[in-house]
Order: sequence, then C-alpha cells, then structure tokens
Amino acid sequence: MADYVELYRVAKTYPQTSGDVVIVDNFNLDIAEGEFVSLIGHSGCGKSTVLSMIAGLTTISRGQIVVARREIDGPGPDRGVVFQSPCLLPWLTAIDNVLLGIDRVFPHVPRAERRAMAHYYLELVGLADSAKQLAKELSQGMQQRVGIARAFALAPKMILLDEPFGMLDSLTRFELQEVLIELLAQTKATTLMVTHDIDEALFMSDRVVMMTSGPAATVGEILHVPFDRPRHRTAVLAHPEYHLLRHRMLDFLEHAHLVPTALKSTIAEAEPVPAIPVAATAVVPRDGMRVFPTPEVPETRCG
Ligand SMILES: Nc1ncnc2c1ncn2[C@@H]1O[C@H](COP(=O)(O)OP(=O)(O)OP(=O)(O)O)[C@@H](O)[C@H]1O
Repeated sequence: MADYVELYRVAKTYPQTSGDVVIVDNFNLDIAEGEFVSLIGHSGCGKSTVLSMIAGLTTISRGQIVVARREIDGPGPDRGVVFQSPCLLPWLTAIDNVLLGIDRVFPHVPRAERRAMAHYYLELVGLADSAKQLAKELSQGMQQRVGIARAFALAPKMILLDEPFGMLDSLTRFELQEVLIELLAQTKATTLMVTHDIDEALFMSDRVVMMTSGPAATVGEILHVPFDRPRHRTAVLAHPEYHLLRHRMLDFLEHAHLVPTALKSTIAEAEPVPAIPVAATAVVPRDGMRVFPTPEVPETRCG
C-alpha cells in the first residue's frame, strides 16, 4: 500500500538561554495508507512533539513531513487529533461540541444535515442518547467519546491520537479501544497513536515505533505486529507471539536511555533515506473524496 505519511530527517529544537535544545533529531518514518502505527517511548522523549508536528500544530526545525504527497504547512481537517483530555466546551451539549468542527469545515452543508452528521458520529461512539446532555455532565469516558466523535465527524484521512485513553480506567479504556477499532475499520483512516501502554500498542497497531530517549530522540526500533484483523482481545493475548513481542518492547524501553547520542546518529545514518518527491501540483483526490478548504486553526494544544 502507498505511503500516506512520510517523515524525512525531521528535527525539532527549542531555543534555550544556554543554546538550542534538540528534542527530536533525524526522525525518519513512513506510514502506509490505512495503517495503524503506535509511538512508544519514555516520558519526555518527544512522542507528542512528533505527533504535533504531523498534525501541523508544532513547526519543524529541520527535515520534511509529507502527507498525501504534499508537504504540510500547518494543521488541516485532513488530520483529526484526539488528545488525552478532549477539551470540550462544558456549557455546550455533546452534539454542539461535535458541531463546532463540522460547522467550520462544512459551512456549505445545510444545517439539518450537519446536525445529522454530528448525531451519526455520536451514535457510532455509543452516545446517541446523550447527545443533548451538557458536556460538563458527562463522565470522563463519555467526554472522550465526544472527542473521538468530533475528530471523526470531519472525515479526516488521518487520525492522530495523543494518549487518548490515558485518563480512563481499564474497563472504559478497553471499551473505547474497541470503539476506535470499529471506527477505523469503517473509515480506513491512517492512524498514529502515542501511548505509554505496551498492551494497548500491541492490541491496536500494525506497527509499533519505539523511540530512543532524548535529547535528540529518534526511531530506535520498529516492531511489526502480526495478529490478524479483526482482533479479539482474548485471541491476541493467547497468540504465541504476544509475550515475545511484549518482552521485546520492555527490553527496548529498559535500555532506551542507554542509547548514546553517537549511536543515535549511527542509527539515523545507517540507511540513507531518499528525499521525498512532493507533488508539484494539487493532488487529485481519491474517488468519492470530497475536498474542503483548510480552515484556519490556531497553533495550540491541550491535554
Ligand atoms: N514549547 C516547548 N518549549 C520547550 N521545550 C518543550 C516545549 N514543548 C515540549 N518541550 C520539551 O520537549 C520534550 C518532549 O516533550 P513531549 O511532550 O513531546 O514528550 P513525550 O514523549 O510526549 O512526553 P510524555 O510521554 O511525558 O507525554 C520535553 O522535554 C519537553 O519539556
């Protein structure tokens, strides 16, 4: 399958009084169309920074990020983002929170149709009966369902998930993982998820990208997850390779901080990555895909 996202020697530095701090460096990664990739690594290594750069919410310092054959120059409705905290407007209902994005991206669609779209996505995440409840009255899990509905309602080709279930209890987390898998099976959206949870990464992903620890964090190792889809939790847990993969990830994370900077550049230099050819003209949309103008989104993040 064709690559949907390409990161070529991406770096992020932040200026400090003592000089630039290199957070991420020489970060190379391709994500195929429809693929689910998880990003895992120690706290503070730069996972959210990578996700935020692909979302276009954080500028890159060096390198190139290409999405759907076009170099990105900011956020857009083609990339939906779900943060750990959904940041809903508490005084609005669930449906009005979902409508906020829909109204902005599809202003030409009749109001009744926009409402029907919002309701449809709330139904998909299991909140049809709570559509008219105020966001502040919803549980944390329900709020996150609204956040997921809000992201999918814009029909993005890519979903970026930044620890989407990090604030939830295990049962709600399992439920929402299933909801997400179902939505992705329907929409075929390409997905990048930042997580700290090894089991979540193995259950949901096609590949797991393990990052080295910072500063100058990069891709350390990539694990291919061989389980068939649709996946069932019990079958995945019973798979003969499950514990081997889990052990491999634990082993990597245990030693991630030991990867010295000199070795990191060796990892990055070992396989030279060819520069990404970017489409010179506008990309022709895939069959049936509607093209909408990119709305302006402020450079901010929450969660
Ligand atoms: N605006 C900023 N200015 C300076 N440093 C920043 C800024 N944003 C993030 N950082 C630093 O970049 C590093 C990586 O942060 P990031 O949030 O990407 O890590 P992470 O791996 O997602 O962490 P966690 O797993 O704890 O969420 C951290 O050391 C953080 O302090």
